[in-house]
Amino acid sequence: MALVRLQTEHFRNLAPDPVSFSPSFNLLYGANGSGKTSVLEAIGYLGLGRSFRVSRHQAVVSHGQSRFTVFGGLDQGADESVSGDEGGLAHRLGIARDVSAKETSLRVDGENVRSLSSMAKHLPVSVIDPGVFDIVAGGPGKRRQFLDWLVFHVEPSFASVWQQCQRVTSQRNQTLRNGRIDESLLRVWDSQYAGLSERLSDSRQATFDRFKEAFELLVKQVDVPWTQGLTMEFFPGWDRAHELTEILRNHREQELKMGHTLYGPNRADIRLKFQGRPVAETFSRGQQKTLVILMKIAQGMVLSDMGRQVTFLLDDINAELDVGHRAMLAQKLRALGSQVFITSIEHPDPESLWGAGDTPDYRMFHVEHGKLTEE
Ligand SMILES: Nc1ncnc2c1ncn2[C@@H]1O[C@H](COP(=O)(O)OP(=O)(O)OP(=O)(O)O)[C@@H](O)[C@H]1O
Repeated sequence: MALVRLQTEHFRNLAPDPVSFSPSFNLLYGANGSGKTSVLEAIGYLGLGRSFRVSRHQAVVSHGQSRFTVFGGLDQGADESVSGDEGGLAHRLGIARDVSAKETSLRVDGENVRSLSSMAKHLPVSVIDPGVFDIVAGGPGKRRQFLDWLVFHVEPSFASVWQQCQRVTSQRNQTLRNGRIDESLLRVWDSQYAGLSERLSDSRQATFDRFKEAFELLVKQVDVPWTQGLTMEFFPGWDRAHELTEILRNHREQELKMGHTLYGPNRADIRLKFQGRPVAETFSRGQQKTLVILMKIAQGMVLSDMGRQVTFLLDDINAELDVGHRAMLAQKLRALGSQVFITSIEHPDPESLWGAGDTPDYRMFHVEHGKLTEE
């Protein structure tokens, strides 16, 4: 499915007019500050429930307003089991946030829904912006987020196990911080925590295996010699050859001293190594960027194999990737049948991405003062 209709109200500087997009490529260009990233950010809200660039909803509400709304219409795509409504839309998604009342309302097909996952599962949104390179260069948290996004779209029930595990972890942390050792209470938390951790890690491992397979297939297709010698491995956050409850008991003193949980899914990582050393230490910035792009494409391949279409949001990639890498990305995303939004400051040249006479279906928009005009 692809996002073919978007309408926002009081969202940054965006005009409230509805816009229709291509289920294939959408090229958005405009001057600095015209609103290009805001369009991607609004789309991101429907698939992620939050902004991909700021942590507070407050920042995106238009100045002087207290509530914003984003509405999106999804087409049926290749999924013939889904029938469209009279407007040809397979799903209608809506998110509104009142920042004064601190209330979020979510709607799917005209019904209020409570959980974000009920909305987000319809629109797998993958962002490639200058911040994405932290997946390789940054800490394990970024890589967990990267993996969990895919696990959720492969297996939507993962969201509720993840939330339960977060809740139990924070309760367990509170007990650890209490100072007074209440061994019987800790054992209760240990066993609940270990059960949820096993379930979470099984899901992560299974999805990681699919991801790795897709990644290995991809590197065989692209001409990137340094991918030989690259290894990736999922680390669940503890040594699964041992029971987690046993590890927790054996490290009780250490955890009490630190005041939080040191073993389990919150320590999980995707370990990326080149000739045995972490890629963050050995790869050049350019190699790290290419690796992230390949990893993002591999995620798209996993979902594409399941008949799902990812909506890629490519923000300001001209500043980060050279022509060759941009073209590789554009070709692969085309082959996947993904929906893609690409922003740029200059008027885009589709032929530089796909070659003369071989451009896919695309729509081009000029963005000015928050308003999109199709060309
Ligand atoms: N809450 C808000 N209310 C109203 N306008 C806002 C709000 N937040 C940001 N803006 C303005 O909205 C505009 C859109 O910014 P955006 O980052 O989307 O532009 P852009 O086209 O991606 O620019 P660049 O090419 O510089 O990255 C900016 O001019 C900004 O000042």
